[in-house]
Amino acid sequence: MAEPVCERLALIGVGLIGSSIARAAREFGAARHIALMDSSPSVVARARELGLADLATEDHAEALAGADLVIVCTPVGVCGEVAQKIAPYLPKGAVVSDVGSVKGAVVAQMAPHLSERTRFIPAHPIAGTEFSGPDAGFAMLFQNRWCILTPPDGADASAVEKLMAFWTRLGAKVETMSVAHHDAVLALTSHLPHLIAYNIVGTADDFGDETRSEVIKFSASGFRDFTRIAASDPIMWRDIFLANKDAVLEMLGRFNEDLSALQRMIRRGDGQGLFEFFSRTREIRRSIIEQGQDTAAPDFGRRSGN
Ligand SMILES: NC(=O)c1ccc[n+]([C@@H]2O[C@H](COP(=O)([O-])OP(=O)(O)OC[C@H]3O[C@@H](n4cnc5c(N)ncnc54)[C@H](O)[C@@H]3O)[C@@H](O)[C@H]2O)c1
Ligand SMILES: O=C(O)C(=O)C[C@]1(C(=O)O)C=C[C@@H](O)C=C1
Repeated sequence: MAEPVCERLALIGVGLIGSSIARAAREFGAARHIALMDSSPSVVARARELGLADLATEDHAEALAGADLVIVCTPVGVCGEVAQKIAPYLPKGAVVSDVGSVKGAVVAQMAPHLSERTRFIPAHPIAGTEFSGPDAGFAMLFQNRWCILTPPDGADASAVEKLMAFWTRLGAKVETMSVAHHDAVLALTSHLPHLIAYNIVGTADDFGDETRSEVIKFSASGFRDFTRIAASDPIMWRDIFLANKDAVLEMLGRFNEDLSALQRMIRRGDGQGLFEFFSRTREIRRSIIEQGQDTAAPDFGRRSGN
């Protein structure tokens, strides 16, 4: 196997993403030593039981000792607090990164705590599931999925290269972009779809017991896909919507306009308009599949490497 990309990897937060990184780093030999830190004693105990890493601890200093790559994998809302806590223990020259689904707010929260001694390169793997916690992770999660890096202006090139090499080793395709562009794109491709799913499932739930039982009974349809997304972690998604408020509200405004246009076509019996609209959206689905981006199969690689 090729040489590890880093000597000592430290992961802060051992949920779906942190534990998947640990599993993948081990599976693909990306780190010589892996240390995990989580603030929850039960998560640390579970990480030990699962044998996810060389070390699992609640102690920042212990996890960060000698680390040359540190990745914060906690919910977005606590990233600033975590940066403040880890700062005193970060070895000089360490590359610090994160996996947060929002970049602007995370950078604003974390950067002030991270001194010149460390090199902060934010990142976001576009891969996940509706499950959380250390049991939910799997080594193949990042295979053929994008990981977006948002290096600040003047970022140390060797730090960016190291992080790129790390994610590439885990199976991801890496691209860089600005923080603002990331947050606008993800507001549309990830955050808005989650909001729509939460809303439609909530609407069905508001109808009461009879409809709820019919929903369960007949949900082998499009609605079922919404319920999967609407089962995503409430803390994670609360934090995402609060952190990417402006971009989400902008996309929601456009979405509402388009929805009103569809509503008008239905009311007016504009079959041609509806047909043209749906034909255009069908093309988007086709091009996603042509680019090999469709990973809809629910158990895609999940077991392998666990
Ligand atoms: N789940 C996804 O689909 C997905 C995909 C890409 C990126 N992300 C991002 O990854 C991050 C983690 O998401 P996840 O799905 O792994 O969440 P998760 O809920 O599975 O895990 C989060 C872990 O962080 C720990 N934690 C919370 N506060 C902490 C603190 N102050 N110090 C140390 N540990 C702390 C929790 O105990 C938990 O074990 C989030 O920022 C999310 O936006 C998630
Ligand atoms: O597949 C899913 O369940 C996801 O929600 C993954 C998903 C996404 O929206 O694509 C969710 C949030 C992340 O920041 C990245 C990936």
